[in-house]
Amino acid sequence: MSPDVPRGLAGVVVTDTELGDVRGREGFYHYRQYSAVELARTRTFEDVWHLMHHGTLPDAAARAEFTARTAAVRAAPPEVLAALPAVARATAAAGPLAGLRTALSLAGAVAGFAPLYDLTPERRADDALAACALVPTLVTALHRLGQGLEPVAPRADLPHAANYLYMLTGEEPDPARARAIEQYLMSTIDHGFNSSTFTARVIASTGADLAACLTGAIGALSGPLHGGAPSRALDTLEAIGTPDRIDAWLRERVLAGERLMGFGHRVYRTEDPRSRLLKEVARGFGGPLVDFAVAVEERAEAILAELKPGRELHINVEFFAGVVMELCGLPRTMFTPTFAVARVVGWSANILEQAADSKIIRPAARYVGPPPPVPVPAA
Ligand SMILES: CC(=O)SCCNC(=O)CCNC(=O)[C@H](O)C(C)(C)COP(=O)(O)OP(=O)(O)OC[C@H]1O[C@@H](n2cnc3c(N)ncnc32)[C@H](O)[C@@H]1OP(=O)(O)O
Ligand SMILES: O=C([O-])CC(=O)C(=O)O
Repeated sequence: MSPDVPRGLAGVVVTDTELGDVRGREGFYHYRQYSAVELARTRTFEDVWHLMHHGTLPDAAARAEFTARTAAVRAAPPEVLAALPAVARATAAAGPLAGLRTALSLAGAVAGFAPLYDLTPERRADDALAACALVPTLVTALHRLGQGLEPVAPRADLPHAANYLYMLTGEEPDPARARAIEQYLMSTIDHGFNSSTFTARVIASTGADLAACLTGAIGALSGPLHGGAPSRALDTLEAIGTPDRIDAWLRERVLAGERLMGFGHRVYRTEDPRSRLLKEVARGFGGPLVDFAVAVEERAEAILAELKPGRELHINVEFFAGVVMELCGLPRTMFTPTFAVARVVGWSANILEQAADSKIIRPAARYVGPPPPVPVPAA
């Protein structure tokens, strides 16, 4: 018997949202009423954060006020800072994203995040702002501790993206790199009902606290089929090695039934619009890695069309996201944590929207095991 809905809930509309959407056939996505790519080209991370959490793009006064408010809550609470070395040690093999899951959960408890069910909309929004401001501090501290370095305290005078790079390296970033990372972050804040956002909303629908929702979302993001892909896309480029090996390498993998990381998408039937933007950003830096990535992209698209006809597989955000992050000097273990730095803003906007609706998300599964009730064997 087949389920009543498509596998993987493909195309199933499960709620209304004012936050944005993805149009797969047009290769277009938007945050509220604005093209997300246009926002990423023209605005700041704080502007888009304000748009997602408060519904409007800020004017100059609102921007200054919001930026100051976010910068004021970047520091990790002392209890969390004290625990981070142990978290970094325990998650050394799994990396900073696994560390973030633990540290954010702890930070929520320390900050006293109460169940969303019990909070006013204003208190929920305060918790959301605090969590979004804190995530870059936690992931950079975890990364540095993992490298045997001391965490770098946030600077309130730097914009969100520049401060993120500053906390990672301890040096004020080159403006071109800071802008490239800011554009990457803006372009990945939200993306319809992707798996991690859906996860966050399911947890929010139970009335659990914000840290619980975000911890679940981070878990969903970590998978290689979702946010875990960009470092693997870079690994692919490295494994291919030289232009003469591109075709044979890609063909062999696809024929063996493997997935090419950074290609294919549940919704897009075109090139991912974020890929176009990030390819442009990468080309702004130029160099052999970018040329090689462009060559691999072209061949991968052609080989997927030939070997997987009718599946309409194209490049997704992760491929050039990996290239841009590599060009900006981010270590590969920080690629998915950097995605989380962006997406926490989208997750929390979704959590706030979900928390305003009191209906618990609880679907059904068709039972297909042996017909019950079978008598329980004696122990
Ligand atoms: C931020 C993000 O989350 S973007 C996505 C990041 N993930 C990746 O880049 C991982 C690689 N891509 C994939 O695994 C998939 O394309 C997903 C998970 C993104 C989307 O999956 P779905 O929409 O469920 O597509 P599904 O898995 O049904 O694939 C359809 C067909 O295309 C094939 N296919 C899908 N993606 C790829 C790929 N990257 N390489 C090779 N074949 C692929 C599948 O094997 C399947 O082939 P079949 O019909 O012969 O069985
Ligand atoms: O929309 C999706 O399914 C995955 C994706 O691209 C994202 O979360 O950014």
